[in-house]
Amino acid sequence: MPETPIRLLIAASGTGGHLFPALATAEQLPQYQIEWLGVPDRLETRLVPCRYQLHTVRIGGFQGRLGLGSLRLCTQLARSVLQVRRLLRQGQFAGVLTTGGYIAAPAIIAARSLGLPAILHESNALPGKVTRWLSPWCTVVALGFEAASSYLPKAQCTVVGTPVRSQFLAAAASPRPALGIPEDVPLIVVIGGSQGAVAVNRLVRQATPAWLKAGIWVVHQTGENDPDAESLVHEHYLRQPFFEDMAPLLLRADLAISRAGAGTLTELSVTGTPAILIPYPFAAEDHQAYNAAAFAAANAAMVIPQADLSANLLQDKVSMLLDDRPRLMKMAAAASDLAIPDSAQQLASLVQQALEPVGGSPNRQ
Ligand SMILES: CC(=O)N[C@H]1[C@@H](OP(=O)(O)OP(=O)(O)OC[C@H]2O[C@@H](n3ccc(=O)[nH]c3=O)[C@H](O)[C@@H]2O)O[C@H](CO)[C@@H](O)[C@@H]1O
Repeated sequence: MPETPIRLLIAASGTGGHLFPALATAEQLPQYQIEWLGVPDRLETRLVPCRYQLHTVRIGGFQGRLGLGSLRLCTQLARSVLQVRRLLRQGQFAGVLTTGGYIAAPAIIAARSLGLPAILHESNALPGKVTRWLSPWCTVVALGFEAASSYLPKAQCTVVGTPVRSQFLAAAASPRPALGIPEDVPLIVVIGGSQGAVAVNRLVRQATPAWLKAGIWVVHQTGENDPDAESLVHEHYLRQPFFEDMAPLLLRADLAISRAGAGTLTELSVTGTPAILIPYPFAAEDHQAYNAAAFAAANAAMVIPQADLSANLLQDKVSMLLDDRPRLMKMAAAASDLAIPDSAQQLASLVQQALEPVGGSPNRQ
C-alpha cells in the first residue's frame, strides 16, 4: 500500500518579508503535503490559495501595554490556539513551520501542546516578541542573522540565512534584461519593502530630477499608499506600486535605496547589490535598524536614519557612491559575502530532521 504523505502546516502571514521565505522553503519540500495558516485579510490571501490550501484564524499584535487591547488579544490567542489544535489533530499534521510574527504564537503553542515539532524561522537581527517568548519551546529556531542568537539564549538556534524566492537564484545564475533599461546607463532602484515607503518616496522624487539630468535611470517601487506616486513623469523614471520580478532589477542596479526589511536585505546580498539603507523608523522595536546595522558592519551598505535624511543629503550620498566605482564594487562584494544562497534547502532539511528524526519514526499523529 502506498505510504500517505507526511503533512506539514506552514504558518506565515502578513508581509512579503514573512511570506516569501516560507514559500521558498515550501518549494524545497515537495515530499510533504503542505497546508497554510494565515489570517483572513493579509497578503497570504493573494499569494497562497493558488498554491496551498489556506486556513485562517484571527490574531493581531501585542502592543506592549496592559489594558483592554491586551485582554482582547489574550482571548483571541486562546481561541486561535484551540482552532489550530483542532486543525492539527483533524488534519493529522506532523508539525509546523513558521516564519514568526503574530501567526507564530497560536501555531507554536498548538503544535507543542500536542507534542508536535515546531520549527521557527526568524529573519530579523533583532528577533520579534513572539520569537523571544516562544523560541525556547520550539524544536529548532533557524536564524537569518547570527546577531539574533544573542537574544535567544534558551533556544536551540542555528543560522541558515533567509530563504529567497527561486527567481533570485535563477537570475543570479543567468542575468536577464531588466525592463529594457540600456546596459550602459547608471541605474538606481528604490525599494520600500512589500508595502512601499511614502516618506522615502517623497525624498526620492525631490532628488530624482538631478539624477535624471545626470543621465541616471531610476526604477521606483512606490507601494499602493502614496497619493503623489504619479506626480513625476520622465521616460527614464520607471515607477510601479509593486514589481513582481524584482530579481533582474536588483542584479542590474548600480545602487539600491531601500528600507531594511530582512527579506530585501537578503535579496540584496544574493544579487550583490550595494545599497543606501533607510530603516523604517516605526518598525516594531526599531528592528530594521538592527538589520541595517549588520549590513553596515560588513561594509555592504551605507545606513542613513530617516530622521537625518533630506533630499540634498540623499543626492550627495548617491553622487558620492556612483562616482566612486571601487567603493561600490567593494560594497557589492561585501554584500555577496553575506549571502547564503542555499538557505531554503538548509531550512527545509531542518524541517525534515524535526519531522522525521533519524532512528525515530516520523511524527504522524
Ligand atoms: C515594515 C515592516 O515592519 N516590515 C517587516 C516585514 O517585511 P516587509 O515585507 O515589509 O519587507 P521585506 O524587505 O522583509 O520583504 C519585502 C519583500 O517583498 C518583495 N517585493 C517588494 C517590493 C516589490 O515591488 N516587489 C517585491 O517582490 C521583496 O523582494 C521582498 O522579498 O517583515 C520582515 C521580516 O520579518 C521585516 O524584516 C520587515 O522589517
